[in-house]
Amino acid sequence: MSDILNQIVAVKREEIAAARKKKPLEAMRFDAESRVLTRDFEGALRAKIAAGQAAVIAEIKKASPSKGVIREDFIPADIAQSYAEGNGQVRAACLSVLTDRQFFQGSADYLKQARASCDLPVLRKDFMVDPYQVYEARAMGADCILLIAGCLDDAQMADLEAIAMGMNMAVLVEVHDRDELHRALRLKTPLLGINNRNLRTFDVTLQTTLDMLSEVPDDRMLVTESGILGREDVQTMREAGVHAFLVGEAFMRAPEPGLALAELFA
Ligand SMILES: O=P(O)(O)OC[C@@H](O)[C@@H](O)c1c[nH]c2ccccc12
Repeated sequence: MSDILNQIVAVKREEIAAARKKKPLEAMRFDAESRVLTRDFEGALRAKIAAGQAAVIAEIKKASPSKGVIREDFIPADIAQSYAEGNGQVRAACLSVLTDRQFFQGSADYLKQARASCDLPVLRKDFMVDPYQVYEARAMGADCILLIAGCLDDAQMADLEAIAMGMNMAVLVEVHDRDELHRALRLKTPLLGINNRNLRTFDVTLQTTLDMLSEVPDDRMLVTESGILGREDVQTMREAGVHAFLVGEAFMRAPEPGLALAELFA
């Protein structure tokens, strides 16, 4: 049986074909390009780091293929507000909202609701394989897209990046091994995510970030992704010089996600 990443990508291609029948590419592109204002995703991360704080991309995720339902009481607008508020002093820099329905129980509506309820820049967390999805991301209000190197070739990555940047969106490119890292470094975007979770096996180890750290040039902003659960994880990363984090589960399991964020990054 093929692995989960391949399965997800196969479903994406079907979803895109169906979506294009409802709204053709040109119409989606028009909607995307009619939205002029993006929130500065990269700037929000840099501002936190410049202030000596961790830059946290706080995720809104109901479920995942590896964990099933993570949070029952799931109201994206409330969660977004909680993240934006933190404990007053420590709060999120940006949001990440899962929009994949089939595997993560996400939706475009969740992204819209989350973004409308606060002023944080928002990443559309999905599996991008086609320009259509980049226009769709902007049309739904996203300020940043994720490109997963593991499901894209070099030409696709460059193409999707160019479309996003053409609409003033930020691009977070995600890698899991050295080969992907070196491919990702050919892109223009400074935002480089190292996913500690292997999307094919679901194994998680923070060692993934630590092992590749020395190969990330200074002009990139490294974001460590997944598996950050405790304060010792944060400390390990910050001591290693990693100051940007993408965290989901640890917050989603807490009654008040923004307070959990403030505690984890206090
Ligand atoms: O819930 P965690 O372990 O804190 O992880 C968050 C985020 O990194 C994870 O959801 C993620 C990282 N890359 C992805 C790609 C697709 C879907 C999900 C992800």
